[in-house]
Amino acid sequence: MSNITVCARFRPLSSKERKDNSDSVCIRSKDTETFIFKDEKEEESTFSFDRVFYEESVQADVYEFLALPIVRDGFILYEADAVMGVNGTIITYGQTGAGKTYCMEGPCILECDEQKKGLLPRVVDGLFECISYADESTKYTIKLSMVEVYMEKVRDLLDLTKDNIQIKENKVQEILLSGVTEITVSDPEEALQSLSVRHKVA
Ligand SMILES: Nc1ncnc2c1ncn2[C@@H]1O[C@H](COP(=O)(O)OP(=O)(O)OP(=O)(O)O)[C@@H](O)[C@H]1O
Repeated sequence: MSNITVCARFRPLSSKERKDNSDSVCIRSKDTETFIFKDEKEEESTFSFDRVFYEESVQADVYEFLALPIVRDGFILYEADAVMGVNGTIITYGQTGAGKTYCMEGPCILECDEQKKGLLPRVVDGLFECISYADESTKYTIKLSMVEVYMEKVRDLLDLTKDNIQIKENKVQEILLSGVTEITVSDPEEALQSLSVRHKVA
């Protein structure tokens, strides 16, 4: 099985798009992995992904398929219960207004509608839930950093004076952001509070 999962998600038309009649839906579902796209010349092309989330899909579907395996892989236990954390990355890609922020955050990060909350708050809850099941003798530290990559430059969103963070690799081939701010968080609320601060500084 591949280490990379690629999905497509379609959002519903907005009320403005519906009202203006300016946009029409040009895809048709074939199944949960394949859709058919009809271009302006009415020619059809078929596209397949690991999973296609159609407009009726909900945030929990996306989390369970895409993010939950990554959260769990971070907590794989092996001999002597040492944690063999596997690094994970989730990337959203798409044109402006496609729904990237909605998928990642939902309508907001703090005190969000339970059904609409996005990947970020769900991953945070998932991580702390995994920890709560762990052996009591195991101690965890969770640290949070937040950066923006823009025009080839990495900027620390938790300390805007650090506007050119260097990406480095250490001897054990871990990728590091040199000097990036790390906040230690002890529960989901604290983590989400810190993540939402980014909106005030960015
Ligand atoms: N799956 C969805 N269900 C309902 N509404 C959605 C969905 N996806 C996106 N939207 C809505 O569509 C609008 C645009 O989405 P969003 O802001 O997430 O786009 P974006 O890709 O982050 O855009 P930009 O690149 O401009 O920041 C928002 O009003 C959002 O609430």
